[in-house]
Amino acid sequence: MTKPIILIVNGPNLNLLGTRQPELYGHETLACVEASARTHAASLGLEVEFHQSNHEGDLVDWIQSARQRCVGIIINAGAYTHTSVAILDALLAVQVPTVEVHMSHIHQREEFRHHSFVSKAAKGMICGFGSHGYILALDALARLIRGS
Ligand SMILES: O=C1C[C@@](O)(C(=O)O)C[C@@H](O)[C@@H]1O
Repeated sequence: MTKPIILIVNGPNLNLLGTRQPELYGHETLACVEASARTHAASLGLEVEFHQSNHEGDLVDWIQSARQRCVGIIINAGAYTHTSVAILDALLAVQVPTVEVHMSHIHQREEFRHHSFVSKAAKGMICGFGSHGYILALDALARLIRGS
């Protein structure tokens, strides 16, 4: 039997996890984050579709593809979080329950990182817990889905 799908979308520079500013983002690679997310999702009876791109339009396309196909979205839009009306509009259009994730604590960082367009469409936001944020987001979505 096919399991309900959670789309996990990662934005620019997250392909560099593991080597990129490890004091902020830790030493784990994106492949490790993906593997942990898949394992945890399976324990919740969910399947993960995991993507990363440095290009805004790719993120928009993946979000659009989730409509009537995925039961939830987890998104770390990277720097597009703070700039992209297109990603916000895509999330508003598909109406799929969404949890926003940031590895770092964006509210303790530069002022320009405090505003998130993604937050306007998300059920909630998890930041500051490093890669564990993806696991927390899966738990939050699993609970939301079961409740609905
Ligand atoms: O690329 C990123 C990563 C980030 O989304 C995070 O996961 O902490 C925070 C963003 O401000 C930044 O541009």
